[in-house]
Amino acid sequence: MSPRPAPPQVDRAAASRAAVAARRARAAVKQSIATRNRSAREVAETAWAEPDSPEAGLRVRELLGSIPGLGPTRVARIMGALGIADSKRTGGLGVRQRTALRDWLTAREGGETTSTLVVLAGPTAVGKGTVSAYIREHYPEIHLSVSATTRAPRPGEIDGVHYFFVSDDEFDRMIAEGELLEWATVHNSYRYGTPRPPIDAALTAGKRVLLEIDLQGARQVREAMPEAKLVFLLPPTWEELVRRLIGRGTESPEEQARRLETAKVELAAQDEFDHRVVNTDVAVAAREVVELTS
Ligand SMILES: Nc1ncnc2c1ncn2[C@@H]1O[C@H](COP(=O)(O)OP(=O)(O)OP(=O)(O)O)[C@@H](O)[C@H]1O
Ligand SMILES: Nc1nc2c(ncn2[C@@H]2O[C@H](COP(=O)(O)O)[C@@H](O)[C@H]2O)c(=O)[nH]1
Repeated sequence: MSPRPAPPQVDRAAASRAAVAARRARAAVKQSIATRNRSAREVAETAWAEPDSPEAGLRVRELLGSIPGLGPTRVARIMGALGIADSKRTGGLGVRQRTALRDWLTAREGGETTSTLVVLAGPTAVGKGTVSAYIREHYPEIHLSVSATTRAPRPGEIDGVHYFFVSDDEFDRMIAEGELLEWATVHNSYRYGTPRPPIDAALTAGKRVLLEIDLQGARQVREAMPEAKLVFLLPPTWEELVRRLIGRGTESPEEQARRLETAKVELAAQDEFDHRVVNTDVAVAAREVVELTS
């Protein structure tokens, strides 16, 4: 039997010095992005051209996190939308991920990512649904979020257009798997929530996004995405709100009374919002909301 070859000698001290040097080099790259000496796209291009460079060893989350104005939450959201796992290094991205990241960085450099998230909330029967429907029809450039709900469809409502109508089990699954940006039980009856992936994808693509949700949901979005603009829709008068609720005729007198009590509490929260729009005329209110998405 021939003797086994001797295992290669590991020079631990040299390996440790190399690791420290590589870490310092990566920190210098991050610093150069933070101080705007180099753009993140230039750094990424170097990473792809030179696989042994410090740029290639930089994690994508570090690359994006070095861009002024991008915090960890937004970085995680962008990476999710680009389909890049949290641990990925820039040099280790596949062709499709490189293309997605390059396009995103290029768009950002060109100032194309002026995406905005606007949340429209307000008391029952103020006209949130009516104003949103008007925006869906007249402003196709606005990405209107389609919520998931456990309530049954009303006549004329289409699954995937007005809501995703889901079972209680499916809604539980969406919560458990972190698929909802926010969710709430509305009017003490059914659950409603905003699916997160379409919002991330639309914002990453630089679109203007509108959510029409209740006050509890608006507060959760403010926590999760402080950059969102919160818009409160107001009735011209309290009497008109009552008229709209009763005129709609979709709730029993007991339910109407309960909603009006909640409406008083919701109206008292209007100062938490960044903007207020009075819904006297649907087309005018819709235009004002759309202008706030720019
Ligand atoms: N500007 C307006 N002028 C007159 N009526 C309006 C106006 N906007 C909405 N309405 C009417 O008010 C009623 C309530 O509107 P809508 O259902 O859109 O309210 P909502 O805020 O979505 O209510 P909820 O939160 O209870 O679902 C409807 O009958 C609608 O046609
Ligand atoms: N928190 C959330 N609230 C939502 C969402 N989608 C809709 N809503 C609100 O529910 C009520 C009732 O709506 P209806 O269509 O059943 O009349 C209304 O106030 C909506 O604003 C959501 O995703 N999250």
